[in-house]
Amino acid sequence: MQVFKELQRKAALQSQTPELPHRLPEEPLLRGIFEIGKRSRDVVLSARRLRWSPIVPESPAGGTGRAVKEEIIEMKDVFSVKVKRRRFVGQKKGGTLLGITIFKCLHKEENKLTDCAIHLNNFSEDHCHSWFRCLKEILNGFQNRPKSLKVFVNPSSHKREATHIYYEQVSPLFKLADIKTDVTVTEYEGHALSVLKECELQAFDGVVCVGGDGFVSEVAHGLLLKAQIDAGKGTDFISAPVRAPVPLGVIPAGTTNILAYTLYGIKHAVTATLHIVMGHIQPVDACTFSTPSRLLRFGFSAMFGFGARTLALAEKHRWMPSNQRKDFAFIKTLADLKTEKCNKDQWHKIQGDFLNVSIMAIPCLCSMAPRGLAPNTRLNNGSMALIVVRNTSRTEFIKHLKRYASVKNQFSFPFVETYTVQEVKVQPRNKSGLDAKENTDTNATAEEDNYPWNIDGDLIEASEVHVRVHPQLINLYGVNTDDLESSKATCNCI
Ligand SMILES: Nc1ncnc2c1ncn2[C@@H]1O[C@H](COP(=O)(O)OP(=O)(O)OP(=O)(O)O)[C@@H](O)[C@H]1O
Repeated sequence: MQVFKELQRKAALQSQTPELPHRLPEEPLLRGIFEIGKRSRDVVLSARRLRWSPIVPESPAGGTGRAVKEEIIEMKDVFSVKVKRRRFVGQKKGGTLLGITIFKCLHKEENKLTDCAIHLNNFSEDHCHSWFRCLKEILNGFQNRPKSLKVFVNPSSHKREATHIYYEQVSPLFKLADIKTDVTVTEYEGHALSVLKECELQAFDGVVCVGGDGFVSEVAHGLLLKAQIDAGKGTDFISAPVRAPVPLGVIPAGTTNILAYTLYGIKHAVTATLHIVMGHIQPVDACTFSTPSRLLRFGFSAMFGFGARTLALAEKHRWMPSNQRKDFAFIKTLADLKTEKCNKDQWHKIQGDFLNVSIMAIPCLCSMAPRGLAPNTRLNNGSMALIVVRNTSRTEFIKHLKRYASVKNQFSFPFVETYTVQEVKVQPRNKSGLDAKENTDTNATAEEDNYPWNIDGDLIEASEVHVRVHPQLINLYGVNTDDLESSKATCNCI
């Protein structure tokens, strides 16, 4: 079973083949001798592969006498090539030619990617330059790989390490891959959104954000909002949004990193960077979250009830360190567990007292839920998972929450219902027993109407919210969740 999954993943990645005009992928383009790993090798380059074998002297009786082991690098795994020279400290140009170096992406355990260098040594300028040019031409043929990126870094994320992560781990790989960057280190909440609204996106092949889920959500919203503005659409009510013009890459540096976990199967900045550099693109469903009168935002997931109350309480205690704050809010909300009275209007109406309502367009993998908060949905199946937790005892609710961390089905409880939906309206009933719509008609105060919503980790105050999924509205750098190895991560927080 494991082998089958690996083959499936490889097949998915292999669909990337460079476009070289008038060439067959296996046709040898160059053949020559290089020293690799201190031995002379016979090296052959085609658009698909670089392969080499040791040069073994013929025995006096003829023949080599032993089998020759060939080594192969798939060009789809190569992301950079450089001419290698020996230089003195401080010397910027010239230097003694040593050969060429190829930088390749290596698949490690548990979805991790790292980079590694392979040195092909040869002292001939002509030889090395013709190989360098040919390798470069092959790399330029990978259409999905970005050459220019707009980068947003949130310096206030988690332990304030996003800037360090970007400049120490991400930026050097972008430089190595000859990707130009335009970096904005944000100065306040909403900064990325206002820069995106004014940004000429056609100058870039992609947008990258370095931070946690709240920041990804701001940038994804900004990117999609800008697409609507550029398409001449109004931004108050959007029924048929246009797609984001460029893909979005997510470098995890936040307290929660559900998006990165879902796209890469791991919270690892280098893995995320290499998926961007290699141009692994994944179309993803996105949602619009609207009140009856206006668009609240674009996003991927929302929680109403327990998940939103927890976030609202955490936000009130911003002075606490982020992990402590989240644990505190989780335990306190659990201790004060209470339901929300809801209607879900039209089509199929569900009414009652709910502890939590989750609406998710993507599986939302994270360390607390290695199979996902919504394992029954896919990144781009054009539908959302609606998970409704009806009123129950605290003990039963905790049992349900604990199941997220295990391999057992977290939904097999009589008080949990799951639906596959394209559209949901959540209408909370207020204290006087009216639903949000009736309440507006009787001119009750707006505050009384409002309830906390957790939209992609961002706290939003609203009453009736209309959620609609829009299939494959945005491309994200990453892979399909089905192609990821299942994670061994578990959580012991409850
Ligand atoms: N320079 C900034 N100063 C303050 N807030 C910012 C700044 N830049 C972005 N933000 C906002 O910070 C919020 C949280 O960011 P992010 O998700 O990166 O961090 P986090 O540590 O995971 O968040 P949290 O502490 O809320 O869990 C986002 O809503 C984002 O819009």
